[in-house]
This record gives sequence, C-alpha cells and structure tokens, in this order.
Amino acid sequence: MTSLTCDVAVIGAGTAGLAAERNARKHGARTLLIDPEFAGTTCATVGCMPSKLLIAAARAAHQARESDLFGIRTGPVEVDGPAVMARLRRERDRFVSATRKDFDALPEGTRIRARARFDGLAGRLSGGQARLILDDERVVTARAVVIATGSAPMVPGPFAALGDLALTNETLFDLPDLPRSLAVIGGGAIGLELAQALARLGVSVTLFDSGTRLGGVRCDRIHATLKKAMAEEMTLRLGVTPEPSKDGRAERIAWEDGEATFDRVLVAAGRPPNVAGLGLETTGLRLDDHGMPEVDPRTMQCGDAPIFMAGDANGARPVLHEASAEGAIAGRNAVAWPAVVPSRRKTPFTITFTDPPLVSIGEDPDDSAAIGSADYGNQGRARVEGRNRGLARLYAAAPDGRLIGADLFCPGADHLGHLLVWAMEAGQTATDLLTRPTYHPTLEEGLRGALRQICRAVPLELPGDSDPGQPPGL
Ligand SMILES: Cc1cc2nc3c(=O)[nH]c(=O)nc-3n(C[C@H](O)[C@H](O)[C@H](O)COP(=O)(O)OP(=O)(O)OC[C@H]3O[C@@H](n4cnc5c(N)ncnc54)[C@H](O)[C@@H]3O)c2cc1C
Ligand SMILES: NC(=O)c1ccc[n+]([C@@H]2O[C@H](COP(=O)([O-])OP(=O)(O)OC[C@H]3O[C@@H](n4cnc5c(N)ncnc54)[C@H](O)[C@@H]3O)[C@@H](O)[C@H]2O)c1
Repeated sequence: MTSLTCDVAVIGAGTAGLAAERNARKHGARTLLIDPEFAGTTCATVGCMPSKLLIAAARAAHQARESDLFGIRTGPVEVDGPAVMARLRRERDRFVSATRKDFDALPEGTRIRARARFDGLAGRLSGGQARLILDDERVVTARAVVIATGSAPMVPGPFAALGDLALTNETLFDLPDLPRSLAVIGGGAIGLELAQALARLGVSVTLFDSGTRLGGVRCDRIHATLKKAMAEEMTLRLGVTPEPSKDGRAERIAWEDGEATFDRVLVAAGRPPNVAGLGLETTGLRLDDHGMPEVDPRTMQCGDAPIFMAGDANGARPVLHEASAEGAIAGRNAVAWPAVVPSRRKTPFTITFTDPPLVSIGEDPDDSAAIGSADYGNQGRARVEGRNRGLARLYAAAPDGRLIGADLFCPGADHLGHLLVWAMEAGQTATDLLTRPTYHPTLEEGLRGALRQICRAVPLELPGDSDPGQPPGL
C-alpha cells in the first residue's frame, strides 16, 4: 500500500479545487490535487460554456427571425442542427483544453488521478492528521482536506429508467443533431436557459416543473413577466408531476391532466452536491439528512475539523465565481488551520442567461426595504433595438437609501446587474448613482426612474441641482 503525505489534500479538480490547491500552495503548503479524471471543469465541459455556446447560436437564429422588424428581409431562417452542435463542441473543446493547461501547470507530483474517500477508523482525525483512501488503494495523509467534489444532475427514478433517452447537461451537448421535440423537466437556471435556446433553434419545447415558480424568482412581478415571456416561446406545464414512459422510439410524458410524446427528455431537476461515497459519515462530523456537514460560509470550514468544503460540493452558492472564491478561502484556511481566518463574502449575485437575462442580487429584502421599479416595456434604448420588454426592481434600506438588492428581467440585465452589484459592494446609495453621469440613450438610463422612486420612498432629498424629472426619450 503506497502512502502519500501532504499539508493540504484537495478532493476534486474543478474550479473550486483548482483555486483551493493554488491558494494553499501560494500560502506555502505541500499540496495534492485528487481527481479520477482531470477531464476539465464542469464549467468548461458540460456547464457554463457549452450552454452559453448553445444560447449564442439561438440568439443568432432569433435575431435573424426578428430582423423583419427593422425592414431587413432574410427569408426563411434555416437552423442546421449538426452545424450548430459541431460549432458548439469545437468552441467547447477550446475552453476545455484551456482548463487542462491548468492541470499541466501543477507542480510535479501534485496531480493524483484517483477517487478519494475518507476512511472509517483510519479516517478519524487525530493529531491534526486526516487520512484518505484512494480507489487504487493508496493512502493520503494530510494536515487538512478541502472537499471540492462539485455537484451532479439529479435524475428522478422514472426518468433514470429511460436510459439514454433522458438527457442531462452531461449528455445534451454531445448530440449530433437537435431533436425535433423536447420535454424539459425543471424550470430552474438550466431548464430556462436551455429550453429557450432550443426553442429558438426550432425545437418544439415543453417545460415541466413540479413547482409554480420559474427560476426560483422571488419577486412576483418579475416572475409574471418571465413566465409570460417563456410561454411565448414554449409550452409551460407548471405545478404538475411529469411521469415518463417509453413509447417506441419516443418518450411519453403524462401529467395530471394530459400527456404528450417527445423525441427526447432533458432532465434539469437540480444538481445536488457530490458527497455520496465520500465517507463523510466516518469523519465524526455532524451530518444532516442529506449527509451534509455544516459549513461556515466565511471560512468554508466543516465544524471544527481540518476539513473544508468549497464550490457546488457545499450546495450554498452553486455558481462559478463563488466556486472560485470559496476555493481560495478554503485553500488558505486549510493551510492556516486551526487558526482559520473569516473572509467577507460577496453580495449574492446570479444571472440566468435567458433573453432578456434574469438577475438576482442580494439577500431577500424584508418589508422595510424601499423599492424602485423600472419598466423596460417602453424604455428608450430598449425600444430603439426592438428589445423593449421586462422590468427591474431595486431594493434599498432606510435611512440613507443604500442599495441592498435587485431583481431584473430586462434587456442588458447581465450588465446592469454588474453595475448594481458593484455599487452595492461599494456601499452606494440611490442618490450616489443618480449623481453619476449616465449617457443617453442607454439601458442604464432606465434605472434612474427606479433610483428616484427609492429616494422618494426613503425619503431622501435629491440634490438641489439635479433634474427631478426624466428628460423626454428615456
Ligand atoms: C449547464 C450548466 C450551466 C451553468 N452555467 C453557469 C453560468 O453561466 N455561470 C455560472 O456562474 N455558473 C454556471 N453553472 C454552475 C457552475 O458550472 C458551477 O457552479 C461550477 O462549475 C462548480 O465548480 P466546482 O469546482 O464546485 O465543481 P466541478 O467543476 O464539477 O469539479 C468537481 C470535481 O470533483 C471531482 N470529484 C467528484 N468526486 C470526487 C472524489 N470522490 N474524488 C476525487 N474527485 C472527485 C470531479 O471529477 C470534478 O472534476 C452552470 C452549471 C451547469 C451544469
Ligand atoms: N447562469 C447560471 O449561473 C447557471 C446556469 C445553469 C445552472 N446553474 C447552476 O446549476 C444549478 C442547478 O440548476 P438546475 O436548473 O438543475 O436546478 P434548480 O434547482 O435551479 O432547478 C430545478 C427545478 O427542477 C424542478 N424539479 C425538481 N424535480 C422535479 C420533477 N421531478 N419534476 C418536475 N420538476 C422538478 C424544481 O422545482 C426546480 O424548479 C443551479 O442552482 C445554478 O446555480 C447556473
């Protein structure tokens, strides 16, 4: 039995694991990075990048179809499915090879190709040492361990029984061609992005969700606008229990008051953390009903053990920039253990890349929050571009109108969201933003009405030398 020793062992070579290993090494640790495949991060292989490539193709098709609005005639728009998928994979593979360069840059001996688990008796923590058993029977002894094992699609039993006919984000992007019809199970971030993109690529899409809220949207008005927009491009079946069965070469989905057949089914019903088989129950950590330990969000530490959890593995903020940030926090604290250092966490921020994009910033506002709304249904620049739909809701706290959150579903929301979250990180108020220069005609101008509403609601005096109204054409 081979034994390996290090200061910090990182389990999982995704975005969080790579960041953890880098930062632990930067802080002087001897590190090992353990992964069974080193295939590339989820983001590059089956996540952010291929999904955005599909969305980019969908946008091109959509814009070509919409060009009539401007007097530009393209004739019927033809979607060449194999060409769409081929370009997606070509570009995806470029991103994957870039992440593989990160693996190549690891110091000699750092990369351990294996699946790791904490081991029963041998895995108990003693004297600041943690022991891992690898699936090739090597043993790793480390002062501290970072768990960065990511998440995986949850495929409910009846869908799993469909075998290859049921797609997930791990198989969709390898299809040689687009299906003619598709049932999407789950209206969360993955379901919304992919359902809309595929609908725009000519696939007949029906989106099922057992809940009635798409994308976990917290604001009723934003949700109503999102739902209306999605219903224009696909069939929505919300608040139903989809039950699949095979129907020859097709798939039949039955629900409470109907049934239909589809070429394929895409299951996007959530991605729980990859903790099964990690042997966490052998570590002495207190685990909840899902087998998850409690993780301190400021240190990424599990209980008071020399075990840290970062990225999708801890289930808290399953988006890329947080995987990277949490990996760095975990890596540094794994070196510092037991003298861990709490970090300030960034304002929660998510973008779902629908068209228009759906953005959520900040914690849920309470009843005392001042709210300002901006309607993009008639906003100047949005109208110029034929993208005039949706709205933005900004939240602020009394007494100074400090911005604390926002929900957006409007053109340019991915960029407006950055503007707002950066302002929040800087502690800025509605007045601060109103006194900044805002160019005309831009989508940013649309936010000024919402900022003025906040000033009135708090209430705050607008600076005496600022226009209390809106110039025409905004
Ligand atoms: C379709 C899709 C689209 C997305 N789009 C976006 C987006 O646009 N923007 C955004 O911010 N986020 C997006 N996300 C989320 C983002 O991709 C994830 O939050 C991020 O990739 C998580 O990184 P990670 O390091 O936690 O996990 P991963 O990158 O999955 O890494 C986990 C690693 O752990 C390894 N592993 C697992 N078990 C073990 C074990 N026992 N031993 C050793 N190694 C193990 C795996 O092999 C894997 O390499 C998307 C996700 C999906 C699925
Ligand atoms: N742009 C982005 O940042 C982006 C894009 C895609 C994914 N992601 C990340 O990936 C994670 C996973 O995304 P997701 O969309 O799979 O999960 P999700 O948790 O966001 O949504 C899952 C949806 O599936 C529904 N559902 C669950 N079981 C069902 C069933 N049996 N039948 C019908 N509906 C069912 C749920 O009600 C929910 O609405 C997200 O949390 C997100 O952080 C991010």
